[in-house]
Formats: sequence, structure tokens, C-alpha cells
Amino acid sequence: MIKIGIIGGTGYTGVELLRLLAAHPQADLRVITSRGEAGKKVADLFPNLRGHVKLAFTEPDTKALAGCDVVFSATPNGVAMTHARELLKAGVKLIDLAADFRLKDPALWEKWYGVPHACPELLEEAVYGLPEVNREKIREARLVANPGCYPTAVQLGFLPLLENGLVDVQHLIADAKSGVSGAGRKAETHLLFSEAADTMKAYGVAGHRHWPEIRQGLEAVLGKSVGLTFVPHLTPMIRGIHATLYARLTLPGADLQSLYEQRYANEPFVDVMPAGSHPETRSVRVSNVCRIAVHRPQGGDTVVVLSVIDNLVKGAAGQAVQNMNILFGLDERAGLRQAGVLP
Ligand SMILES: NC(=O)C1=CN([C@@H]2O[C@H](COP(=O)(O)OP(=O)(O)OC[C@H]3O[C@@H](n4cnc5c(N)ncnc54)[C@H](OP(=O)(O)O)[C@@H]3O)[C@@H](O)[C@H]2O)C=CC1
Ligand SMILES: CC(=O)N[C@@H](CCC(=O)OP(=O)(O)O)C(=O)O
Repeated sequence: MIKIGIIGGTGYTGVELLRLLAAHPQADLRVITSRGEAGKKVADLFPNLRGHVKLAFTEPDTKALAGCDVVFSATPNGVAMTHARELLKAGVKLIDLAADFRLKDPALWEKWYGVPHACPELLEEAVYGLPEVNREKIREARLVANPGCYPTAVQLGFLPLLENGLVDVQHLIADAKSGVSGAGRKAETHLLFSEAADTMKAYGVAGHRHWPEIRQGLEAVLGKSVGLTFVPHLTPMIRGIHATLYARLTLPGADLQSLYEQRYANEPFVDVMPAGSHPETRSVRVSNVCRIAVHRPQGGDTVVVLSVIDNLVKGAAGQAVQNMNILFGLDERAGLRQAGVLP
């Protein structure tokens, strides 16, 4: 059994980790932290976990966490980098769900996250936890930087086109919509029901912190710089990301459908739908699947890729559990076999 600690057990991704790990055959949940709810039983705060999780929240304490095999940090950006050194020194593997170890360049981190990096020496070692690209590196890692939700949907959608040199990489467009849980459980006015329901808006058009993350990921695969326009939107859903991706084909003769099918044929969590399909976010709700469809409207030279995930599962906690499975040599699907929930 794998001894597990979670820092930030009261946030949406923390609760989602608890839900998934409570049903995981090899998971032994040992420590779940909260600064605000220490002493309270997890199931008293989250009744969905009654009968599944017996633990109580404790204050974040490196000593208790150091006895775990793996710690998930489901904390706001900028927290994991303050405890990473100590946990790694204690021999614990660390999976950070935040952005602290995603960007390789500390100057880029400081530019987009507004604070200097607390342990830049770990950035090189950290492995970007997108299994469909980095599975072999994840196997050997001590520190996994779990990707952001938008970057997961966008990169998985674009990858086959870039890997095969089929598109003009200077003019990629990602138009993405997220449910409100993507912003976490914090209380903010723009996330109130009467502010976020029955309306839709773009945000961060001038620059969103996932833009450098997506570019870094695509550039690592391509080996050269890409031009990307990324526009996120807040939509009145609880869970889900829908990314509509556009690129100009430079090799119009390619059979895109079979290319996508072949690229993801052995991936347990990427489902390429039949030609002409329109994947829905609800088809992946609570599941770890990224569902993709590829289109070429009117047979023209623009390719449109539709990519959907559940932001809390493949976009966060599910992908983190997938990474844990890879780190410990388990079946990658362990604890992650749920189908989406319809209706
Ligand atoms: N929501 C989503 O869809 C996604 C989120 N992420 C990332 O995952 C991380 C967690 O997100 P989410 O669950 O939504 O966030 P929430 O705001 O819902 O939860 C944050 C959690 O962190 C704890 N926390 C806050 N500050 C500290 C601190 N200084 N030390 C220890 N614990 C702290 C909080 O508990 P307490 O205050 O009680 O200690 C709380 O449990 C974020 O970095 C987010 O960007 C990534 C992909 C998708
Ligand atoms: C709807 C919404 O607000 N979404 C969040 C992204 C959530 C996420 O993946 O954030 P991290 O990169 O910090 O892990 C946002 O746009 O900031």
C-alpha cells in the first residue's frame, strides 16, 4: 500500500483527490491537511465522503507528511515551492497540482506569478506530468508538476498536428471554456451564483498564465518556438473544459482522423471520437478521459480540434492520481476507471 498525504484537503482538487483515492486499491490515506479546519473530520465537512474517509484534517506539518511515500500538494500557486525541498529530502515523492514547478524558467515564473521562485534549483529536475508526453520521465521522477487544466486539454488536442509537422505553428489558436470550479473553492464575487450563472465571458485575453505553460509544452515537443493565441472563458457549468483549437494546415492531404486515432491508440485516457463528432463536457464529467474530435470544415485548409476534459479530474486530481500510478509502477488506470456521468 502507498502511504499518502494531501496538503490542501479542503479545496476542490483536494476533495476530488480524496474521492478518487478512497476508491483506489493501493492507496492508504494517512494525512490530510487544512489550516482552517484542523481537528474536524473530513466526512463532517464533505458528506459525500461519509463511509469512505475516516481521517480528520490536521495542520500542515512536514513531520507527519515526511512519513508518507507520496504527498499531493493541492494548494494555491506559490505554496508547494516552500515545502518541496524538505519533503524531497525526507525521501517523499511530491506531486504538485499547482503551477510552482511547471515553468522551467524562474524568470518566466516570476513574471506570470508575481513572486520570486523559492527553490529554482528544483525546476530543472521537476517532470511536467503530462503522461501522454512524459510517461518515461515520470516513472523516474521525485517531483511531478501536474499540468494546468486548460494546458491539458489544449496540448492533447494540438499534439498530433505538431508532432507530424502538419500545421503552421506560428498561428495556433485555442479558444477554451471552463466551468466555475476551475477557479477553486475560494469566495470571490465573480464566482457567486448570480454573477457566474446564466452568462458567459472571456477573461485574460491580453495574457493568461496558462499561455506560457502551453507554449513551453508544445515547444518542447516541436523543438522550436510556436505562436499561440489563447483565450479562456468562464461558462455557467460546475465542471468541464471545452477547448476549440484552430490551425492552418500546411500538408492538406493528411488523413487527420487516422493520425489522431493512431497517436492515442495506446493511451488509456484519450478517446478519439469518430469523424464528424462533437464531444460534450458532460461525457467526461467525473472521468479521467480527454475526449477529442478532429474536423476539417468544408474540406478547407483549417483544422478544428475539439477537446474536452473534466477540469477537476484529467485537468487536476485524476491526472495527479494517474501520475502517482506511473511513479509507483501501478496499473495506470487504478482508481480511475469511472465513466462520465450522463445526463
Ligand atoms: N480547480 C481546478 O480545476 C484546478 C486547480 N488547479 C490548481 O490546484 C491547486 C488547488 O486548486 P483548488 O483545489 O481549486 O484550490 P482551492 O482554493 O479550492 O483550495 C486550496 C487549498 O489549499 C489550502 N491552502 C491554502 N493556502 C495554504 C497554505 N499556505 N499552506 C497549506 N495549505 C494551504 C486550503 O486549505 P486551508 O486554507 O484550510 O489550509 C485549501 O484546502 C491550485 O494551485 C490550482 O491552481 C489545477 C488544475 C485545475
Ligand atoms: C475558471 C478559472 O478561473 N480557471 C483558472 C485555471 C485553473 C487552473 O488550472 O489553474 P492552475 O494553473 O493555477 O493550476 C484560471 O483561469 O485561473
